Amino acid sequence: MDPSFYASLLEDGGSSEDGPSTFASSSQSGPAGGSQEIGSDIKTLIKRFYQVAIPYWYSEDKVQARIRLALVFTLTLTTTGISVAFSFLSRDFYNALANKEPQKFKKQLIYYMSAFVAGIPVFVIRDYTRELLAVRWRSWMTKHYINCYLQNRTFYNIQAQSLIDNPDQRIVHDVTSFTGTALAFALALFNAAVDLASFSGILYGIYPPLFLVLIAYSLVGTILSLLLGKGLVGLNFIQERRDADFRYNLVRVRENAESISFYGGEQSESRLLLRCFKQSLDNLYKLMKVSRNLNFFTSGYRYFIELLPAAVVAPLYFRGEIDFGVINQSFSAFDHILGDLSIVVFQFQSITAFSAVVDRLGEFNDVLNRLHIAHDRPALHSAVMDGARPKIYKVDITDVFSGPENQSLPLLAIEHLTLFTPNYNVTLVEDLTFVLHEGEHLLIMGPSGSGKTSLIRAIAGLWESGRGTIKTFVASQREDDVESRRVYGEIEEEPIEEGHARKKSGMIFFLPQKPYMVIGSLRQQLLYPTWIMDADNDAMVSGQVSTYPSRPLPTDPELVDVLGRVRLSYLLRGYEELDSHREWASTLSEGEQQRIAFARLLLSKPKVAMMDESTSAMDEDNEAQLYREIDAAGITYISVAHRASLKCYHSNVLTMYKNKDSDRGCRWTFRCSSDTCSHDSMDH
Ligand SMILES: Nc1ncnc2c1ncn2[C@@H]1O[C@H](COP(=O)(O)OP(=O)(O)OP(=O)(O)O)[C@@H](O)[C@H]1O
Repeated sequence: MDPSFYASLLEDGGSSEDGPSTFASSSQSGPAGGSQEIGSDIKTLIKRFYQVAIPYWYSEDKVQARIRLALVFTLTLTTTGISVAFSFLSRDFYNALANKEPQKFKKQLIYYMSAFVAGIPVFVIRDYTRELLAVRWRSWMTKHYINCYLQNRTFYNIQAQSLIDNPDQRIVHDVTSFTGTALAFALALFNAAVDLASFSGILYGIYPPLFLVLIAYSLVGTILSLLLGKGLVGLNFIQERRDADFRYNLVRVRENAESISFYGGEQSESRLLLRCFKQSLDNLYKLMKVSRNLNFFTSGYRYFIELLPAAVVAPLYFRGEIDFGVINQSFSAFDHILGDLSIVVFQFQSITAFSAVVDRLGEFNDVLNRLHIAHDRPALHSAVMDGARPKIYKVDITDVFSGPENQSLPLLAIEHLTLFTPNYNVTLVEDLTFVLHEGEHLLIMGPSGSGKTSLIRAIAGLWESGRGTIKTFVASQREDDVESRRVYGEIEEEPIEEGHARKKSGMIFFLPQKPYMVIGSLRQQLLYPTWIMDADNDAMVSGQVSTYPSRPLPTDPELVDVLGRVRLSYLLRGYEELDSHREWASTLSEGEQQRIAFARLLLSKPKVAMMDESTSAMDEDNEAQLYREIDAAGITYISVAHRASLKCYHSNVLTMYKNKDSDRGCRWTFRCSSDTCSHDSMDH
């Protein structure tokens, strides 16, 4: 991702062209501080509605979707026809009553009741079919957004760069609300149009001026309600966000229950939650006020005109120009047309709530698209992607190491890497170059905040804010031919853009600073992320991070064995089986969770392991055991750590020094861990 991308997000927040948007951290405490604080203008809303709504109707489900939509529209048309038929049946029914014709009255009553029995199910089926379609649409959109959100580490970038607030609420609540309401509105509009066409003829036929007055009345009403309820769009938008923030803060308390209890932070959390709730309530009060004012108008608007048809049509009846039933029919036609023409007035609050949903989903959509475009743009790794490939590597490596040429296989090369924080505010590392060969274990040390984890992030492809090249090498065909691996130049080397390296080769396995436990059984903990649970059944299958070469699914004895090697066999004793479920994240100690991470590493057997303070919570004895195990497994590892005692497990040390006087990148040195190979050092 380049600086211009970030700047473009800062400029418009992925939102409207003219609406103010704040990407600076907001007062809200949602999962991301960014995103706009008010709703967008009408042009942006329409554009966003189109962008969010259209893809489904061109998706792989388009045939079903369109057939079902056509069915819903047909049923809607049928229900309008039934309403018109009812209006005529009702006219004849009341005429028979007024004319005291018992025979005719009985006949009309039977017709009327039969029409009810035949007609009502059509209304029910129409609603059911519409809801089914909404669920289908929702399910497609949910899958689509989840895929986009989890693709190319979009979820990570959104969080790390505070691009938008509460993406989870957008995927769950906003998608549900969008699909249901969009369909309901589309049908309401269609219904109103057909209804208007059907009943206009009737009312116009009874008394044309009444029809014209009604049109003028609805037009003025619509304009006034737009003016009175103008603020509702923005207020609904803010309400959505504040409610989501409040929910998110409650989830944070649940997730950090133990830490909060240790700190005794209940009071602080309670104040924070109540503050969040108050912000939501404050906005709700404003929203209620505007709604109340609008309601005064809407109610007056509806009832003021109620008696008009009677006042206008009654004299015609008294003069004998129309039958009694026609009065009733004119009431019904008037009511229908009023509803059709006043759809904006009567539905104004729902429309504004829907606008907020469209706006938030559209904003999410924009950010997802921009992140995907940015991902496809080569940045940090462009030299690898564009340059002539294998030939240059030997030269580079000899340049870096002026000492005796290392004959072992290179696994990772970093060339002239300058790394920034994602917002490009701070330079973390400047012009870093080193090569890691097979069997050379590297320890990265340095003061807190100097950029050690950030370097790992860059190698993992999480951060792309920088210059330089990161190369990973895969000896793809001669994995087992030890002799040929020694002969440099005969190896088939394949530099890969790192972002894809893990997916393609699985040669690098990352152990993050914070242990992560998945929800599931002990087996799932151990197999993650190389093997994952199949979505359709309970079988374990290869995950996205497949190892190179791909490894068969470990057997139960292998899982038991690996637990022994990381000294966690006692977990099985207490829980009998590998398939026992437990709240692993809150019941295992941090050191135990770190050992589970090593068990995953040993099962995956990658070529390289990158471990970020991954033994920080362990005693030295366990730490030594784990380093022995991964060394014996033939894994080349890079560790980030503070403890000097770890030097003995590594052949090289990269030390970062934070520049005191400026925000310029770290100074760094690269040495053999025994500190004897001074020729390998580079000072900046
Ligand atoms: N998403 C981010 N946006 C902006 N700055 C960030 C971000 N993540 C980290 N930083 C900053 O980058 C600097 C380097 O962070 P990093 O985590 O790499 O440090 P570290 O050397 O691993 O520290 P420690 O030893 O404490 O783990 C820190 O000053 C940190 O505040």
